Amino acid sequence: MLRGGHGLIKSTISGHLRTFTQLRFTDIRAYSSDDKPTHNVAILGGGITGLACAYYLSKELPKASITIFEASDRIGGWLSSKRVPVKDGTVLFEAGPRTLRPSANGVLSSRLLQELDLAKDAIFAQNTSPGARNRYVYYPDHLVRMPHPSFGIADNLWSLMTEPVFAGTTWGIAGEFWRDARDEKVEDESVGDFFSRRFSKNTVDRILSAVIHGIYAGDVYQLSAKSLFPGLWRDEAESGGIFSGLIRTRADGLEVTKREAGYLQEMKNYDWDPLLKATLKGTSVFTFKDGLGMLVDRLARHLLEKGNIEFKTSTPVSYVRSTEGQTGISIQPQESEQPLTFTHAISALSPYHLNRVAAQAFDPGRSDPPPLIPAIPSVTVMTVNLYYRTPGLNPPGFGYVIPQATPFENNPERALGVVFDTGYAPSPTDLDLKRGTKLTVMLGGHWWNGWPSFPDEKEGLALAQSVVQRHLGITEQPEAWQVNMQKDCISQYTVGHEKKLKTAHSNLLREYKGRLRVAGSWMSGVGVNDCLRSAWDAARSLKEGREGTGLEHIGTKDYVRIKPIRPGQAQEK
Ligand SMILES: C=Cc1c2[nH]c(c1C)Cc1[nH]c(c(CCC(=O)O)c1C)Cc1[nH]c(c(C)c1CCC(=O)O)Cc1[nH]c(c(C)c1C=C)C2
Repeated sequence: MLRGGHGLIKSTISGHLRTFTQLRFTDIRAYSSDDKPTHNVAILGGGITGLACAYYLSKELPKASITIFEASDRIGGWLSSKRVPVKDGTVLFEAGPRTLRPSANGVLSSRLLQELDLAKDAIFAQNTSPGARNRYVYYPDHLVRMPHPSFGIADNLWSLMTEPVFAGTTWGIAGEFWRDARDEKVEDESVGDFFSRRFSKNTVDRILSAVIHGIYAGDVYQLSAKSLFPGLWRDEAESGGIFSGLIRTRADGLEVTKREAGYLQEMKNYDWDPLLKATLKGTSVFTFKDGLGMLVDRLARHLLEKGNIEFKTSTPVSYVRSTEGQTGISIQPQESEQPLTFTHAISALSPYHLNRVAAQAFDPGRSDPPPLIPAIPSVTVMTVNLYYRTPGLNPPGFGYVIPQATPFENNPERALGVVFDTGYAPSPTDLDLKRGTKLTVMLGGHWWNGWPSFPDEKEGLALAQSVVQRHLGITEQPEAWQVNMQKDCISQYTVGHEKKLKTAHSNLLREYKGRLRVAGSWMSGVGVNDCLRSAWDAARSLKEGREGTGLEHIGTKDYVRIKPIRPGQAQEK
């Protein structure tokens, strides 16, 4: 079989738009009959999820032929690292996510350190570093350091008793054990309502809403408790409350789905490099010398070296259809005369974009076809990177988040939080940090919902400077800065999210009979690690030949208990 292509990959490394000429697919590849691809898979979207889908597919099905369609001229999606010039060199700015956690779904990104030979370029922030320990909340008009065991009982108690941010929290938490469980008819509830019932409204408005800002940039009274805190949601139903659930878990072991138990077992059996394993054990988060963009870069290189993967950048797709008899998938790239046929496809697109290409497929005549995926809202975040010549302008730590309860006059810019970029990359090799102070101000999120237009670059910079002046007393002009508008970057799992995913699953199965799977940040977690996990799941279910969609696990109730290990007891294999 002959195969050729024309994709040209561009990737931003070290701030320069570099073209990998060696990545041109002008070569034509010949397969012997033994090498014939077992599967011919299209991947829609060249962000981190799409690349990870290709990576895991190529591991699970080494003979598969894979084509990645990406509408824009660059790959990597929200991951975007750039070096910008300053007087004596460059500083690294991250527009989107900047660190990865090694635990839970993060075992997958940790494995990539080994598999892509990235460990030597990684910067590991230890659990004991100020970045891991010092986390602040801005309420009502100053930074409050959140309690941590390492600060000692006296320090933590004093803070709990004197800081208004904790008002009502101690009693709210103490009373949780005695509160009634919810009515069993309630199918879902907002995170805010759930924790207001279990703890106290003050705790939600002053602390939890800040944590939720730092992850979802969302409104705590809109997001779903069932989807964001599935374990606690179930603990209330089955054990009567959160603490009762904790007690039960300590006695009987943690309850997880069979699918999760399978994942955990597989991660446990991994053949780790001993040095990397030891390093990861004490690691809170890690990143790379040239930012998370290095992960994208290395993944793309690895895929291209494999040879049976084709990148089609600058190639938007018009539709994704089942072929006659539903034995394959037909994809029509825009500006191409003929549709291309594949055995399977994995969509790493947002629900909005997938609905657009799918709508043409199953009801081409209608102007308002029913959506394949029920509408899942998202929020826009503006990130503003600032670099100051003077070092140490922020207290040591990870940064701070601003809760919904902070009075308007103390946060008129509607900031969500500020990251102290020194906190997670305190490596002496990072020259940026020896010289100055690097911060990222996060603006918008749910505060901007319904706004007809968003601030432009100039306004964004002014807002960010105003935030750091009021909250941190920084009046210096930044030597370098970058404003990044991340439109619709974080999916919002609002109340009823699980139901939407179940509808999406049955629609996908009906329309595509297991030929089209989905992956991405809108289903089982919004982080980079969660995207890797959804890609890993999609590739494995495709290999196993199941008639899947990538959403079959949603709402499953096949739980197993993982026994707690007691001192002196050997762990079961
Ligand atoms: C673009 C802004 C983002 C905000 N949240 C996320 C992004 C990409 C996604 C996200 N952030 C965190 C998690 C939890 C998992 C984890 O790795 O810890 C997720 C899914 C935690 C987090 N929040 C901030 C940082 C630096 C991190 C660590 C992970 C990362 O590098 O993104 C800071 C922060 N993020 C947002 C705000 C408003 C904020 C405030 C200080 C929104």
